[in-house]
Amino acid sequence: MSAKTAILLLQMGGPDSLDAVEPFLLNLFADRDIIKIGPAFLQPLIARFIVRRRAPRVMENYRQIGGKSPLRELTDAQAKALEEKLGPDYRCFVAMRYWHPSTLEALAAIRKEGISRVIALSLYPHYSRATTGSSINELNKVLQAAGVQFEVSYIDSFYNHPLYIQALAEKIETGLAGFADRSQVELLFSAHSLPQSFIDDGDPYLSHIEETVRLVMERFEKVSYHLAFQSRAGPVKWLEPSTDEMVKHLAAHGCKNMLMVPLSFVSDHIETLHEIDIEYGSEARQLGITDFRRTESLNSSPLFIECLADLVQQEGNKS
Ligand SMILES: C=CC1=C(C)c2cc3[nH]c(cc4nc(cc5[nH]c(cc1n2)c(C)c5CCC(=O)O)C(CCC(=O)O)=C4C)c(C)c3C=C
Ligand SMILES: [Fe+2]
Ligand SMILES: [Fe+2]
Repeated sequence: MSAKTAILLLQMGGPDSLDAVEPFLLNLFADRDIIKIGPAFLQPLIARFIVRRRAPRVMENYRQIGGKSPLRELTDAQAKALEEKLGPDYRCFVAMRYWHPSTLEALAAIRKEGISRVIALSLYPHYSRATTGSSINELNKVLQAAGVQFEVSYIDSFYNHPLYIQALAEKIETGLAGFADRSQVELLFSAHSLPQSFIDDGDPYLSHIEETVRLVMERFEKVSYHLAFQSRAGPVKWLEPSTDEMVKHLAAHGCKNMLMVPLSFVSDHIETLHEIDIEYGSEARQLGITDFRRTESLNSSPLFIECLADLVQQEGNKS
């Protein structure tokens, strides 16, 4: 057995080709942690029906951003940077919830290296049952089924970690510096939406998001800011206001300069590269927002990698 510790980075995953879009969506819509559709035994069937209708539009979106999700490469780069930062006592692995490498594939790779201690580190800063909760459930299911003895601990959120806040603030500062007059900029935080029913059932996601925004904005003076929610994916009540409505509202009130700040995901993916850059960008310009920009995603920002390393070291010091 190796004395090293494995860091298992939990992420959603995304299709790595246009052919992968349908099976990726099927995995997602079959997961009752993220969406419950009908009784459990019918969900795979209903998921198939939903995906058949949704896939052509989603495939076109992926085609427009280069034919695949960049999440695999970006997460691998984060894993590599984190491993370098942590040094020889640690090895980093990636487990994607709805695509490859799957949780099973990641655990097999850890076992092959003879490592028995695992720290599962969610790459979603804000805890939700739909995201981190689902990845941890999947990890526990696979661990049980495999019958292998790993010593596992979990880092399930970091929405208020000072280095995460600093990394976001750094991207905002860079974004603001691109405008001619920063006092004329509306900052719009755009978090991934979630059905309101999750919050009503006690999910801390919304309060985590609000705390991140509060802590980031403590670092800025005289900047006007707003919070809205993007990427709803079904006919129930989702968190409000939607990013779309907020862009319209701010444009109607004369906003000409907007800096959109994606929250909830730390890497570029379909919702930054397509939904924000292409969809909201063109809508904003049509509505008279002449200078529309987005902050860079954290990806492998040195401050963000430092944040992940600190989370791991704090967890390591507990045992
Ligand atoms: C079905 C309901 C969905 C909920 C609830 C949801 C919550 C949620 N998602 C993210 C982050 C990501 N979502 C991504 C893709 C994606 N999400 C949904 C649906 C729900 N998400 C779908 C159907 C898809 C696929 C794309 C599409 O069909 O529109 C991704 C990965 C994208 C990629 O680059 O491939 C991420 C990341 C969060 C943070 C969240 C709630 C907190
Ligand atoms: Fe989404
Ligand atoms: Fe999503």
